[in-house]
Amino acid sequence: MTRAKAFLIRPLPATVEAAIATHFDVVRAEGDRILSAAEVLEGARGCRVVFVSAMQPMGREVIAALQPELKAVGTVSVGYNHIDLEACREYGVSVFYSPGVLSDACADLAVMLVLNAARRGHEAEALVRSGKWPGYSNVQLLGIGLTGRRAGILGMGRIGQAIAARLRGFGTEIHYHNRRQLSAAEELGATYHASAEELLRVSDFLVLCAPGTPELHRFLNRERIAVLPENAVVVNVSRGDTVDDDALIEALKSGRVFAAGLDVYANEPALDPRYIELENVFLTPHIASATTDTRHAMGMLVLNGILAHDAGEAPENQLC
Ligand SMILES: O=CC(=O)O
Repeated sequence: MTRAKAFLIRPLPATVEAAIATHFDVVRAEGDRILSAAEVLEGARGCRVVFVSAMQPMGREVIAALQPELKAVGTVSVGYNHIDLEACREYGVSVFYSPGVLSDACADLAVMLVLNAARRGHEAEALVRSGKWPGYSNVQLLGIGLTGRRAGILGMGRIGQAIAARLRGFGTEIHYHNRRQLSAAEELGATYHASAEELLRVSDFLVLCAPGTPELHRFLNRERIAVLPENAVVVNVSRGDTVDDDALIEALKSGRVFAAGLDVYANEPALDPRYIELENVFLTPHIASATTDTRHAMGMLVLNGILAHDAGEAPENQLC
């Protein structure tokens, strides 16, 4: 019996690729990068399943052109803003994603960004490596402590809650804004703010971790930055376009914002080159979920969702 074909746009952990290969004939894209629509069409022609990752556009034309064979898209990511769900629904293509299993890894990274930005970890390391460290000083590389300060979490989903749980351990007060107030957040001792502006006013550490949606496009603009407390730290593990880069860069240059920690960028892998020149920004290359265990769990969750659906079940990680 001929087996269905699955197209892998990006390499996945070997354990996951091996598991996929027990169920499908695997077709792999060369390299490890975002593909153009034409490249997806070429690689995925005749495939029943396409595995994608965050940031890989799967638009209407691609979904339509892969008919009638394409039946499922599996995105090894918690974000799914890169997939046209409406088109998938229309063409009867099921979509699976990987929420939950990455929350702890993403929260760890968010805390790393807060700590590095607030305590100037990257500047400190660069100084030691430069060979120019003059020795201990009472006034060198002074940062901002976490204890007693307020974290403002925008988006209190699973990742936001995991960040809150960690920051509480530092003695940081937790505030959040979310579409709705959550009892799970109250249990974490977090204070709800009905409007994002109210949250900004108390955010010594603003942590953006809401899903990337059109409503949040350029959310952190000049007007909103003006509302932040003096010496605020901004952290973004959401999507790059949640931030108005011109506004944030201006605020980082002037010192209106003390520092930023960024894992995501508007035009990845390109980023605004002005960030690279700023010392008060800690930059990571979209690695929030990048641990061996997490990436294995993400890939397996997506594969198992597809298999469960094929077996007539309704897996929780099915988007449509
Ligand atoms: O950005 C990464 C993801 O959505 O999992």
